[in-house]
Amino acid sequence: MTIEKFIVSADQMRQIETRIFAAGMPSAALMEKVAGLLARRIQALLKSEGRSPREEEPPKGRSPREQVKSSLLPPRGERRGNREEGFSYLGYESQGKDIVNSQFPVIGVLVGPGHNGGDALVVARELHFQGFSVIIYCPFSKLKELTKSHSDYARSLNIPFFDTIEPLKNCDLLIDGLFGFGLEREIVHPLSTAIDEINKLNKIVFSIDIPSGIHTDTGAVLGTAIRATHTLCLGLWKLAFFQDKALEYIGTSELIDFDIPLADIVAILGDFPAIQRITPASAMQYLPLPRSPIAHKYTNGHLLIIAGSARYSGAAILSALGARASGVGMLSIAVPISMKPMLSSQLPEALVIGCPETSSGAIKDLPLGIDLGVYDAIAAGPGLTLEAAITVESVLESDRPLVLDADGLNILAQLGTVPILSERSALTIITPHPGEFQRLFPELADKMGDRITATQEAAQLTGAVVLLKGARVCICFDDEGDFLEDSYASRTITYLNPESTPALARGGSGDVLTGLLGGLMAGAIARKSCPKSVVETAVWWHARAGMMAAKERTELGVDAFTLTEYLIPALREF
Ligand SMILES: NC(=O)C1=CN([C@@H]2O[C@H](COP(=O)(O)OP(=O)(O)OC[C@H]3O[C@@H](n4cnc5c(N)ncnc54)[C@H](OP(=O)(O)O)[C@@H]3O)[C@@H](O)[C@H]2O)[C@@H](O)CC1
Ligand SMILES: Nc1ncnc2c1ncn2[C@@H]1O[C@H](COP(=O)(O)OP(=O)(O)O)[C@@H](O)[C@H]1O
Ligand SMILES: [K+]
Repeated sequence: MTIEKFIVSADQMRQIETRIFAAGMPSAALMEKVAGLLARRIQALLKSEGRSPREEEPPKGRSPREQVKSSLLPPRGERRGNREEGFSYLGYESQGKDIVNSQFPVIGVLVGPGHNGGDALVVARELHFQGFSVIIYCPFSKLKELTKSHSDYARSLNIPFFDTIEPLKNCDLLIDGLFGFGLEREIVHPLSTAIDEINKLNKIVFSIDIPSGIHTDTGAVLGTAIRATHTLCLGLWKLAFFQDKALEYIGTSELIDFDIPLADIVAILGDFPAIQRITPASAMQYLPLPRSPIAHKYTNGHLLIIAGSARYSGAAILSALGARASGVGMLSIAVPISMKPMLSSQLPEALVIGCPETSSGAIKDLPLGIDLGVYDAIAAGPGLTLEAAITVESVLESDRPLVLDADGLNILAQLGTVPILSERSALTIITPHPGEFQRLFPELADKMGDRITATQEAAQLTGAVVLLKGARVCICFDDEGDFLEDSYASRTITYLNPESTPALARGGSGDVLTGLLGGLMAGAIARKSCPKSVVETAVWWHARAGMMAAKERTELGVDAFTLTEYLIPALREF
């Protein structure tokens, strides 16, 4: 399993760290190694922007302190970079930010009392030796022993230390090493006020391990937090990187791999960890590719979509286009009868089933005599309205594997989520956004501060696969030995999607996911492979399509219909 698959809590990271130290790795050596990697990575990022002092020597005859002093003076006209042009780190545009000196960035390093601060001090020292102008902000009098040693050495090198934030105003880049995974309590005044002021400076900020102030597990802001533009996560991904509310603080992110032995990770997380990060390799494993040379339409599955109403007619089309991209062998779509011509014209390959409709144009019931048993899977819900309750009840009562979304979920909430889902014999996948989730699980309302735990509990309560939508989709299910080996049976498995785009935050993009997931699921069932496995595939694929569309068309150019047109091109990227 690649290092990118693992996700840890603060406690698990601490346990892994303890094993490494117990095995003989000196704590100081590990910090030196980790911070060395950080310093090199930061230099590489600066170099890619042409901000490396080794390439253009700083003025001779001035000590680092003098250089810093001069950089802290009111900026001289000729030293200032071209503000109009701005510059970018990792594509992050600093335009409008206070760039004092675009040739030799002055780097402000924020140092905390623990080992996160120790890392920051080593980074500061290395950047200083590379010729960068470095200043240190450290408002703490008591430091952990190792951190104190690095602080003493940095002072001996005449790197300027400050305990007020004033000098940071003249820095081009800040490196945040105030707190890492050791932060457990709220940050209070005066530090909280200082952090708020630092955020107001609107600088480019690289955070070490995690933005200071963010809870490593829940992603909660503990009092206040540094708003990073980029976060360099150390060793293993932490849970906070998958919690929506932390994302605005994390900015872009990357993992700094410092060679944690696999045996130590496995000792703490197990060899099939209960929480896993979705990677391209893991998601693509369950794509129905390549097709068997002797495939026929029924070996690729038959999906029934039940969607749409006069009010939300597009939802049925979007779900069907999602299913089309899945390569499902046969696609049937049940819609209110008055919508049948429209669906047939949009999707000529589909079998469109006209259903009796209510006076307002919603599905009243499925046609008399319909045999749900012929479908490998059913995807129901988008655009149904609450008037389709009889239909949703009949699919819930059926023995067919089911993806339930949107109004299907709102109807389920009215019927009673937990008793109904617990009674289902077949697989159910529910795909709520946070609002629908709260309607489905009012008993978990106070748990929503930690999306991951809330989703895990919803899966445990219902036995369903629960897919909580948002910026970072969370998928949880109890494994009953059907997907994994018996030894893992009856654990709750969690998959977290690491990448997506806010371009998807618009009406209809969830309908596309419902169809895509339904189609993949029908195919998996027809081929007798486990349908739970395709859930991560669908989520990853949907997000990749959004990302590709956003890249080519900007974040504004990804309406739900356009998204469907990127599903196949997104796969070709891989
Ligand atoms: N794991 C690894 O393999 C490696 C880990 N490494 C690094 O270690 C980091 C973790 O270091 P850490 O454990 O020392 O904790 P850290 O986050 O620096 O903070 C703890 C300090 O903060 C203090 N404090 C807490 N809350 C506070 C508050 N609200 N307001 C004020 N103070 C507060 C707390 O004080 P106390 O609670 O004792 O009063 C304590 O002194 C990790 O993120 C990574 O960067 C690498 O160097 C090597 C590889
Ligand atoms: N900020 C975001 N970043 C990434 N993906 C997002 C974001 N906001 C929403 N999404 C994704 O967009 C889709 C929205 O689905 P949903 O809320 O059901 O909308 P609709 O019902 O209108 O189709 C989900 O797949 C969700 O994960
Ligand atoms: K930090």
